[in-house]
Amino acid sequence: MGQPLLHVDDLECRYGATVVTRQVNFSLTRGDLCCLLGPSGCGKTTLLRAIAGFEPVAAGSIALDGRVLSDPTTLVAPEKRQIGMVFQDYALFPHLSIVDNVAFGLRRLPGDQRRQRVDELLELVGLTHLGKRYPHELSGGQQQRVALARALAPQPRLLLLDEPFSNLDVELRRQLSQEVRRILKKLGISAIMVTHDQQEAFALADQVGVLHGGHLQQWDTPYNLYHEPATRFVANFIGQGFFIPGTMQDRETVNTEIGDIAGNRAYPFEIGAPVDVLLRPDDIVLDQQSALEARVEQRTFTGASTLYRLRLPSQQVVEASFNSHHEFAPGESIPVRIQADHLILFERRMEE
Ligand SMILES: Nc1ncnc2c1ncn2[C@@H]1O[C@H](COP(=O)(O)OP(=O)(O)OP(=O)(O)O)[C@@H](O)[C@H]1O
Repeated sequence: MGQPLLHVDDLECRYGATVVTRQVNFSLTRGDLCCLLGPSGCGKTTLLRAIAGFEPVAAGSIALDGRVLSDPTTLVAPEKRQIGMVFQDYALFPHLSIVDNVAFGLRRLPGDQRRQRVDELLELVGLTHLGKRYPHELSGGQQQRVALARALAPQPRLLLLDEPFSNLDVELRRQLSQEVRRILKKLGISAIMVTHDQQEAFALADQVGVLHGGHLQQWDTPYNLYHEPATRFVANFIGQGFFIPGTMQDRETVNTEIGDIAGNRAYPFEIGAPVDVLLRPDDIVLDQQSALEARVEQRTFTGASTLYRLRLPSQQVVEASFNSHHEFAPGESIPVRIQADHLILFERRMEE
């Protein structure tokens, strides 16, 4: 544990003359689970397919356990990489029972060892009682568990999951992401999952890589992606938030239309420089002592909390999340204060 397993170095993938991913760099630590997250068309699947060996690389390299599997002159065949895959559509063999589906990659093992391994895997994914059924007799969630057991059977060095839960409903998706995390952690298997669903990524992954337009914008923990977004794109894509304009008063304080906000570090901007200040819904708190009044424009009850869209006196719109025991009606004015433990500032400029 703790050693790098996979190195992706300055990777570029192309379809014909079109560059789809460029200068992608990351390392996966042995035993870690990571997600590639990004909007449709950003190159996630291409990157995953390149790691699996289904796509050649135009520049850079992919190495597993120190051995180069792909570079512009090398392409180790997918079946020689010891990499397992789980696909969005489960891709089970319809004419084989669940037991035979899981046993498919174990043909070289003697019969009794094969049976024992299949039993272990079915127990691991909680499907021991369904081994004799056929794929069409299972629910989507159960089929995806079979696909996971089948991919794990040959003991891959790395598991790749391509939008594995996207055919399932939201509740099952979250539940299965956590279950898959538990199973992979128990086995110490490293995995990379591709998804465009942030909640799914956060439920499964130790590290998340956010891709945009073929560029890896940030490779970080879910906590840091939310609290310390490295780019404006990541700030917008992860969680909710609004930007308000500000001016640097000193290296740590920004002056805005709603007052001076103290940051939690020295920022790399000149005094007087125009910046945009990221305000998350949890950066705005209720404070009866505050002179800052915000008008409620809209509210969305989400259960434990309620999300309010607020208009500040400067006419800036922000969103705030308050415990749902408080209830404010649209049109009401409420006293608020900015309490940003991680104040994120970006140089003011046009959207990326
Ligand atoms: N076989 C192909 N030939 C040409 N262009 C392709 C091919 N496959 C994908 N592309 C293009 O490459 C870009 C990245 O596609 P990719 O499937 O990697 O994105 P993605 O992030 O996985 O998207 P999604 O979430 O929609 O699956 C897209 O612009 C897509 O149109």
